[in-house]
Amino acid sequence: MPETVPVSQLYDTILILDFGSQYTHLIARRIRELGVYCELLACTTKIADVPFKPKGVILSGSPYSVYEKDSPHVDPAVWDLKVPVLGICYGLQEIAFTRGGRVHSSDKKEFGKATITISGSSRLFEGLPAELTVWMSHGDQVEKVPDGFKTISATATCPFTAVEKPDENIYGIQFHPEVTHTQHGSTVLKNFVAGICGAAATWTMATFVDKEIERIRSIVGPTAQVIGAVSGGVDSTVAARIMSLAIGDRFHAILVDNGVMRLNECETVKETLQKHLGINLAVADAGELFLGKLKGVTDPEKKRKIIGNTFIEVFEAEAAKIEAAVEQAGKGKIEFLLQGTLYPDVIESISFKGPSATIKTHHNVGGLLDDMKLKVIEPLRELFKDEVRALGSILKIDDDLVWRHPFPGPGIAIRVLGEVTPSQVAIARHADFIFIEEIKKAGLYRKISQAYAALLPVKSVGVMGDARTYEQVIALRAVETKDFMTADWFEMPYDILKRISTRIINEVKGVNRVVYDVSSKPPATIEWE
Ligand SMILES: Nc1ncnc2c1ncn2[C@@H]1O[C@H](COP(=O)(O)OP(=O)(O)OP(=O)(O)O)[C@@H](O)[C@H]1O
Ligand SMILES: O=c1[nH]c(=O)c2[nH+]cn([C@@H]3O[C@H](COP(=O)(O)O)[C@@H](O)[C@H]3O)c2[nH]1
Ligand SMILES: NC(=O)CC[C@H](N)C(=O)O
Ligand SMILES: [Mg+2]
Repeated sequence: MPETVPVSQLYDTILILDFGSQYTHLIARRIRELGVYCELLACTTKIADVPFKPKGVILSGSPYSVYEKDSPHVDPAVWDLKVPVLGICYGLQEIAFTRGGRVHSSDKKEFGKATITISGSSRLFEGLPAELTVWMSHGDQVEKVPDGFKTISATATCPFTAVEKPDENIYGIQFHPEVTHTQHGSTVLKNFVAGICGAAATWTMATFVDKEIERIRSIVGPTAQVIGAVSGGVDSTVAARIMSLAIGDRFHAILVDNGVMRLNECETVKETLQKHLGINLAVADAGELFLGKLKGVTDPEKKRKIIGNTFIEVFEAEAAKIEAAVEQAGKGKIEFLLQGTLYPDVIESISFKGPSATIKTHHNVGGLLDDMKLKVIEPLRELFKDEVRALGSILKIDDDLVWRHPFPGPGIAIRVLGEVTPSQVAIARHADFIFIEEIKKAGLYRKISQAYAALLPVKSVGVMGDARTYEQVIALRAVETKDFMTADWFEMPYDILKRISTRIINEVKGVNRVVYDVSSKPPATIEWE
């Protein structure tokens, strides 16, 4: 395989060393928003193993205390890089500790808002007022700064909230510039990455597209073929589009119709991907197979397992068909499997796990890799979801698709509580369709992170047209969330709820009652199963 250049070598890159703070990924988000590329690596990474020359280094916060026996420490080779270093919270304490200063556990802890007073004229605080409201989260304090360092800000209880050694471009701050509660936090980061490190703000999705297409071409080479599962969700669609731009019909997309997609979804996805985006797509019509296997099953975990396993079975059968056709036509072998992995998944797997780290994931196609012996290709691996959306727009993918709410792999099967039968799926689908249509009409779709209708396996009594009814209940769920790990229920205006409920009861046969879910996550989850 030809040598390929990692993204970090194509852009000025800031290296973030993660010591296990809950906020490290936010540092990366903020820097990317400034148009500067950055990558996060675990604090235990040896500088010699970093695959690029960073323009600057940021040391993150941490649940540890620097003076404890088993605390993580930065590779001292970081100082030989001779590039600017910024320590945030634990990062500041680490700079003090490793360069001859002193850090201790203070009886004056600071959690939440604090006011810092800036002294002198540091490049880090250029253009900022002399007083700033910042967000703090620390119990330890620097009590003596190393030689050659000077203090550039303090609070009433913490004398060293910011220090610098300008001749070596080393900076440390006790507060968190990456959280939105810190006033001018982005300016502080900008002063560091653009001003002090001199990193160019060239990281835009427009520049990424061409470089990524080139990169894919060099990875895949002139003849190899690539397969990939696409769902019609934004991640797999953007990944598929970029593949097809790079290698044309040597990319083979497979959409599995599992019988539990949204109303008309397979047709729409097929139309959009095949016709409008020119993606070489095969649809595996497996609805009956899935629903057959789900017959009589009511346990949510069993349903998920059956769907996951059947998905792999169908995908592999479809891939074998494509392989046979490719062989017959004398084309190159299928060597790669496309995956829509995003940067948060990567961060999750490489970040330094402090004592408090617990993260949840969902995988749909993980089981494919072991048997298939294909190399994985992940064009979105460096991107956050909003960057994927921006990329989608640049690739001329419809707004409707770019902003589509996420849809779980097991689909409506985990939204029909209890046994999944074709008639139950039809009811849930129809109600869901009305719900989403009305949210869109009301201009609320983009404000809501995810919305759907669930069909409950209970019946209640009602009266319609003077007659008694005994029918099922639809539960409407709409949530607002940034990362889907926690979520608030959406405060849906009453008039819209009224319209939706009337339409569902009037139009969906088998439903005589609609309820709205007012549970946040935690303690509930977004899906009902
Ligand atoms: N019905 C399906 N047919 C083919 N592949 C699927 C199907 N459902 C899920 N997948 C695969 O599982 C992957 C993960 O699904 P996931 O829902 O996390 O991402 P997505 O559908 O691409 O985007 P989104 O998060 O916006 O829904 C998809 O990228 C796709 O490769
Ligand atoms: O691709 C997926 N495969 C799954 O098995 C799966 N289960 C839940 N979800 C989606 O994950 C987010 C969080 O859902 P929960 O709060 O219900 O865990 C929400 O966005 C859910 O829709 C899944 N996505
Ligand atoms: N948020 C942090 O980085 C905290 C650092 C250290 N654990 C302290 O309490 O001071
Ligand atoms: Mg999806």
